[in-house]
Amino acid sequence: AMRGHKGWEEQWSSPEPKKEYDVIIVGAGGHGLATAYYLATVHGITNVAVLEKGWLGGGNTGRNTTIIRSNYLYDESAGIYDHALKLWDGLSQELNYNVMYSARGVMMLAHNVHDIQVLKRHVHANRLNGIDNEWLTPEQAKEFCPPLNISKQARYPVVGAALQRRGGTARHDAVAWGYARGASARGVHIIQNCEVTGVKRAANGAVTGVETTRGFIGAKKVGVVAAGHSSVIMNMAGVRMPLESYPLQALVSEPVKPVVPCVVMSNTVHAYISQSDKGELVIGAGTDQYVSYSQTGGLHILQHTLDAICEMFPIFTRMKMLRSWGGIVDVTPDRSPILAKTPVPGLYVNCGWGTGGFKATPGSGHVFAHTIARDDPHPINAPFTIERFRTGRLIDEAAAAAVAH
Ligand SMILES: Cc1cc2nc3c(=O)[nH]c(=O)nc-3n(C[C@H](O)[C@H](O)[C@H](O)COP(=O)(O)OP(=O)(O)OC[C@H]3O[C@@H](n4cnc5c(N)ncnc54)[C@H](O)[C@@H]3O)c2cc1C
Ligand SMILES: CSCC(=O)[O-]
Repeated sequence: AMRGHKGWEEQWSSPEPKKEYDVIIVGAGGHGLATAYYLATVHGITNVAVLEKGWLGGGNTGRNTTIIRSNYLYDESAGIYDHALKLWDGLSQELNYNVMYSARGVMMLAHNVHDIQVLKRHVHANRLNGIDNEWLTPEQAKEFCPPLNISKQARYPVVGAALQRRGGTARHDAVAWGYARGASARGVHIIQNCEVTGVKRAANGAVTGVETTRGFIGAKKVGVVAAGHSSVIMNMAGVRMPLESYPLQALVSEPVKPVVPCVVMSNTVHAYISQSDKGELVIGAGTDQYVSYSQTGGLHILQHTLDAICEMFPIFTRMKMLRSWGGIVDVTPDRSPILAKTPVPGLYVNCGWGTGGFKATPGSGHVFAHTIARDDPHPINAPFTIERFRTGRLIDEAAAAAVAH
């Protein structure tokens, strides 16, 4: 490392675990690291350990297609996703780390009358919640994104679009690194290569700590933020979660000159696309249709997705794909997250973000830290309980997911 410049290994500490902490966060993804950061900066709780079985940011946080938006349908969703979107705006300054947030616009395409009705409902609901979203004709959509094919001869012609201009992208790795550095600088221990293998409870049922591959670590408060493995860990505490874990794939092309100015998403043809600052086309798909903890997926999904991309953008039919990968997304029955206390005293859970939790990272960490610190949910995450799946008070955002899952 250059003299005085901190090398990667010095950007955050890698201490041996202590015997006990005030709070343990399971999972060093964006949500877990953001939670630890806000525990330290907002609530002054720094005797915290973030336990990560692999390397920080190596889960879905490092595998997603970085789309950021808040154009969901219900008031509760508007609350959490727009809270996050407002935090994205100043996050680079907050962390003193360039997270490369780019409000380049997220455009969702309509291909039939059903899509028009669903997307226009979102536009009206968003505006009632003070969230920007506007309806475009096919011609206006093409003006905003010139390579878009609006031919009426297309198999699924574009008949309109909903545009959220504040939506966009960010550099996912930088978000994890920025939060990790900020938390570590305030005394938080980030302990990688430390898999949680059990959750210990006292005779009165309260959590007392976790068993790990590096021994028992005590804590009276444990927050589980493990995405696709959240149900596995909650099972260790005797809590059965309404989650299913699916592979979700993405792929990138060879880098080319700037050509896609925004994010374009199509729920009907199951594809979405943006272009990274390096010039790669970043392409996403719907989930594979079987539950799995593998971080890969079926080739047929990618084939179908590329068919759709080539229909929407014929100029890309000869692009070469560089690589594809997958993550494990934890999906709830109503496609909304669970950010809540649990029936186990001292145990909290933040999961169920499915295919769309990267965009919520700052907002999720902020309110989950509040929930752990105060042992009471923040008003923004209060509706996102586990109990809603028993009471039926669902927050059904399946249509807003913009991918088939
Ligand atoms: C291909 C793909 C594309 C996506 N695209 C988008 C998008 O464009 N926009 C968007 O908003 N969302 C997107 N998502 C979803 C988004 O990535 C996730 O919802 C979000 O990143 C979840 O963040 P997290 O911090 O909860 O999870 P993660 O980053 O997965 O962190 C969880 C961590 O827990 C660790 N862990 C698991 N079990 C244990 C254990 N027993 N002990 C210790 N640690 C453990 C894991 O190793 C992991 O590092 C996408 C996801 C995928 C897979
Ligand atoms: C993986 S789809 C990303 C989103 O929901 O904005």
